Amino acid sequence: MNHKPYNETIQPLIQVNNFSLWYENNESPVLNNLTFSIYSNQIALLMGTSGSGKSSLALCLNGIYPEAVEGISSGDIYFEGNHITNYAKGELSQNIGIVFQDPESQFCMLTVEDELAFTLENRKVPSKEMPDRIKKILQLMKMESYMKRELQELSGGEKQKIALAAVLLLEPKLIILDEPTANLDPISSLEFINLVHQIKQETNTAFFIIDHQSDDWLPILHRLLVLGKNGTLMANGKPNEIFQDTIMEKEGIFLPKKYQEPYPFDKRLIKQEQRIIYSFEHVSFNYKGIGVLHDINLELFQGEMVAIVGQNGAGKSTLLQLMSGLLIPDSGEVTFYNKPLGAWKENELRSKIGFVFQNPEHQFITDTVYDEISFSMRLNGISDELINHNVLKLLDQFNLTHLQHANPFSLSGGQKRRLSVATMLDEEPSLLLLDEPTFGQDAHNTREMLAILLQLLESGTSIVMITHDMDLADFADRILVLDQQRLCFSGTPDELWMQQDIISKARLRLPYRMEKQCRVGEQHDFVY
Ligand SMILES: Nc1ncnc2c1ncn2[C@@H]1O[C@H](COP(=O)(O)OP(=O)(O)OP(=O)(O)O)[C@@H](O)[C@H]1O
Ligand SMILES: Nc1ncnc2c1ncn2[C@@H]1O[C@H](COP(=O)(O)OP(=O)(O)OP(=O)(O)O)[C@@H](O)[C@H]1O
Repeated sequence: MNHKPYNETIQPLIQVNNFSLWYENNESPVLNNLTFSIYSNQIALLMGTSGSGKSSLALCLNGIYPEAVEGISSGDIYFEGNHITNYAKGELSQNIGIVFQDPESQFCMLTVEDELAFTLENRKVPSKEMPDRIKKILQLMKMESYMKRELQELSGGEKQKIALAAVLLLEPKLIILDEPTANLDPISSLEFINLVHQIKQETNTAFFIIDHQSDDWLPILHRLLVLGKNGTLMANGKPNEIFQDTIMEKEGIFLPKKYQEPYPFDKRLIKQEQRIIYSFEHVSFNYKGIGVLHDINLELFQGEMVAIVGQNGAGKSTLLQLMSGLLIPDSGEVTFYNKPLGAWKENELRSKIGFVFQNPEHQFITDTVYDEISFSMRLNGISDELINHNVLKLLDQFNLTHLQHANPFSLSGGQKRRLSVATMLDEEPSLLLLDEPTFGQDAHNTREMLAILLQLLESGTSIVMITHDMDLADFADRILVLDQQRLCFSGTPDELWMQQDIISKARLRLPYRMEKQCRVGEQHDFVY
């Protein structure tokens, strides 16, 4: 990438002046009179509670909103001194690249190679140069072997890596990344942050990042912007100064862990009497002849919380789908309450096992948040009065009351995730399977969700959750590690943190409490 040096003392790359955005039918603006600048060769991080308007702002900065939604705006956004409405659509999107919060929604082609070639075509790169460039970017993302793969068959993290590769290929002057590491395994996440740093060092590219977790960005960050709940810009300045202010904590935004421990809950005391509710015996599974899980043996106990961890593509979501009965193993036995999974009636199984998909949109079926939560209660013939009581309680617990009439698809990423969990708690399931439950949540909502999960555990529900958050995994009673198609570890968090070889092979990291111990006496905040 070789952009012309841009002199920030003369002009910022992006200038936002008194900008507000309203969604149709909403009296108050979602973005409220924002004024700030983005400079070339700088990395800026935007934080804010779930629903504060971060993704909306990202989509306004490159001119997609308000046109693409039913909304109106006031105020101005300038790119290199020209009003963004003066640019042709294609011209702006070549200068300002964006990776959406849900990368899946921005793919245009069927395969990885075609998607990346499409980006290069937009940049008018001669076709004979394309194979080399595609190969190089895939090497950089450690995805060389994925060239011919179909996008819809990739795992969540693999899709995110391809979307990130595409925006890097575009070589725009500003790259906007909406929660770019949310689906990446801990080491891929660090590697990507290093790559952003390297690109910034070698080119003049500006980065505008949205993330609920700031820890790993801190060493390379120039500026922090914070959106308040009312859509105003609460802070804009040096990260370390803003983090020392109390505004972040009051708003319920995650502080870096060195300012605040990640989860303020004590570890649970594991109950002694343990009844096995679920078992896998010699289970194997393949997609189109390619093995994903091989000879998996495991048991789940009543009331226990299990975390599944492992690198992107290790088979975690596949394992969860096998547990829920959505996928059928090629071989082996799956037993739930001593009965083969296949012998359960579908409706009985669905009322006993709650399953929260990795992508919450995959499970929405109604037009309002309220109907989404009440849907299966209605199927089960529960009285209207009881349904209303239960729905209002769940809306309140998941901080969604003000959105009960909203369309589930119009929610923010974090709100969608909370709704997807709430819909599974309409009746207390015996087993709750969660694919990355805290993904996209702010501090306040993460703690609330964890408190709800703890209550469920106390009442006997077993919980299995996939997570890339090692602090959350540390909180579980037991951790399962998947690697190379096999279950390579099952034990307590403390047992896992002693196994350096497994941690590095499965591309995991230590949780903060352990990293902190390792760092005693070190000068730097973080060691890559
Ligand atoms: N198309 C839309 N129509 C109506 N309301 C919307 C639309 N898109 C978003 N909203 C609402 O605007 C608010 C801001 O949403 P946005 O996605 O920008 O928040 P966010 O800060 O990115 O949240 P998160 O951290 O949860 O991803 C939310 O309350 C959301 O429900
Ligand atoms: N429908 C499918 N057809 C073919 N291959 C698939 C399909 N779904 C997943 N895979 C492949 O199976 C492997 C395991 O996918 P899975 O989604 O279970 O991984 P994961 O551990 O959950 O990954 P991530 O952490 O990225 O979400 C991946 O390499 C993926 O590309």
